[in-house]
Amino acid sequence: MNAGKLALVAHDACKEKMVEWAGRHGDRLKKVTIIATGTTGGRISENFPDLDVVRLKSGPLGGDQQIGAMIAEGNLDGLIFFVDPLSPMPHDVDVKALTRLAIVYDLPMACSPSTADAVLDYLLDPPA
Ligand SMILES: O=C(CO)COP(=O)(O)O
Repeated sequence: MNAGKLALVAHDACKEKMVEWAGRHGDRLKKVTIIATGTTGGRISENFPDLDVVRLKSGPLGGDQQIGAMIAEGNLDGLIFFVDPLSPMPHDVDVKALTRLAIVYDLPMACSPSTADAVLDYLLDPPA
């Protein structure tokens, strides 16, 4: 059974946290289709070679916007986005646009490991 498409995105300061989070869920992540921005997806693939990861462009090169387009087209089921709140980003507008679209479309979104647990639970066992 495939429980839908889940996007994984992490800023550089948060990539280790994303790898740790994915490592805690291992087999459960095999039940979703993982979509990721370029560098985040690379880190997931190198650490967990048995997970299938669809890698988009890197965030600053349009990856955030690609994920935003998937949301707008109803083509994504959840977003886990570990945002670095302490560093200025050249693509800050893209980050804001992505989180804004997740809110507009009421897409389950998590920005921390504990809420990411909740989003994955929701995808694997949606409420009736
Ligand atoms: O910049 C990002 C999200 O805004 C993430 O992109 P990368 O996964 O390519 O580092």
